Amino acid sequence: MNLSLEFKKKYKEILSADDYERFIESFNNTPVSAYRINPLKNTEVYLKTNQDQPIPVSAHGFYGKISGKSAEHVTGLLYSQEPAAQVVAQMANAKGNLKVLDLCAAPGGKSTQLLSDLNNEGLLVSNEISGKRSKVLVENIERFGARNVIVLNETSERLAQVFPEFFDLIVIDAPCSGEGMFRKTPDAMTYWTEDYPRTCAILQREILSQAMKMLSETGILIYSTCTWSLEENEENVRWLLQNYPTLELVNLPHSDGLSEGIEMPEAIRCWPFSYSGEGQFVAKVKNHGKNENVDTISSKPQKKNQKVAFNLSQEQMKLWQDFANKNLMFTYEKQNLQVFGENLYLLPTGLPPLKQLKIARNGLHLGQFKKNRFEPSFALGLALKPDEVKQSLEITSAQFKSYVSGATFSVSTDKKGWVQLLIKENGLGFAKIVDGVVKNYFPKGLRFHVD
Ligand SMILES: C[S@@+](CC[C@H](N)C(=O)[O-])C[C@H]1O[C@@H](n2cnc3c(N)ncnc32)[C@H](O)[C@@H]1O
Repeated sequence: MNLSLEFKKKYKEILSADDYERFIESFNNTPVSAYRINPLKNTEVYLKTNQDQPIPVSAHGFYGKISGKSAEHVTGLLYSQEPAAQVVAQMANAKGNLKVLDLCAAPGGKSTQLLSDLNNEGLLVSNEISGKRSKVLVENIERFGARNVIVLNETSERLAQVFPEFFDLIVIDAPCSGEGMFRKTPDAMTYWTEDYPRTCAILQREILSQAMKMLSETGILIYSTCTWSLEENEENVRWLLQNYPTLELVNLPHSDGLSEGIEMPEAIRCWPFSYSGEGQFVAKVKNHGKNENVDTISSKPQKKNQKVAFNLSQEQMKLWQDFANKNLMFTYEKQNLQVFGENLYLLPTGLPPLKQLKIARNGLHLGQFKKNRFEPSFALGLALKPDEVKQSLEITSAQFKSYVSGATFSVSTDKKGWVQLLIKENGLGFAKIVDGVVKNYFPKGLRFHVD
């Protein structure tokens, strides 16, 4: 791999002679592939035959490659993510009824991992500034099947207006110079210059300042990058601690090849010569009180305990209830239902009104009101477990291949109407059976051919 002289010089100064040599050599090795299994889905069938090695520092991680066309990927059972990236959300330890913000979230690696740990409790606000990338984020979150997440497409400044001191946990997986991705995505090298890390560090400090406005008085903030530069990592963390004296650096574990930060033993560095993965930096800070350096938010702060108003018409409520009674084993709390246009969503609890914000996914999409009927969404059929629906149908691999390409297929069953399709006991959306034919409801934009 052709690394620039400036890049090599930089790391020759930082690393010991031995480590430097191993560092440069590591660029000739193949990038390490890995994935995580989604504990919100049925994992039993997969784990029975899985031979892949677990990643010691990641609760749901395994080494190995998965195909984007596999049933496991399409049903959201597996998420492809290299091993160093899995360290970030693992260190967040997101358990219980927390309000969590993933500020730079697309394509969704950290958000989906946070959702695994939240286990459908609490709230995740998953935000991505780029409109295009936020669409991919929505797809990945939808596949994951969690119910306690909304996706926003916003700047951190605008978020800070709506969520002052709101979050118990904020993850900032910051845009960075991407040095840790050189091996996996060599294109990242083409826009690297000696000054690039410094430029990125300025943007990262702006993002951190906005995040600090949203961190609760006892909140935790995880700061990570996929680069090795000091400017973007330890120097930024030191700047944060100096400017916000109520923050305290938390000691992170350093087992299984995870290294300490440079003159910052509490932080984690993933070096490819020591940890089996790409590059990553992670630091964790805890807040202890009100920070005077958090600027006053210019617009009116949200009133506490403001609730989103219930907005379904009587007719819509009836259509949804009819569908739920006929097809589901339960129904959702009325106050969490929200209608936008013709679409019905299940909003997570505990959110302030989001009127000013660009919403990419307003909670779990339940379906659409059509003339005198309710049609369930693909997302709902992905999210539900088989024991939550009245009718399901396990399909074969051959039927899976034909269904994802948009085809219909015949089945010998006396089931009719809406059924949740299952492959290896995980949902592949709802489909309608009419006269023994499974009609195709796989979204047009997601269809593909499997050889
Ligand atoms: C390292 S990537 C995030 C990867 C993601 N956390 C994951 O695990 O899949 C950084 C993200 O920050 C976003 N970003 C770029 N500029 C930003 C800004 N000024 N404020 C917030 N996010 C920004 C990028 O669009 C990108 O999606």
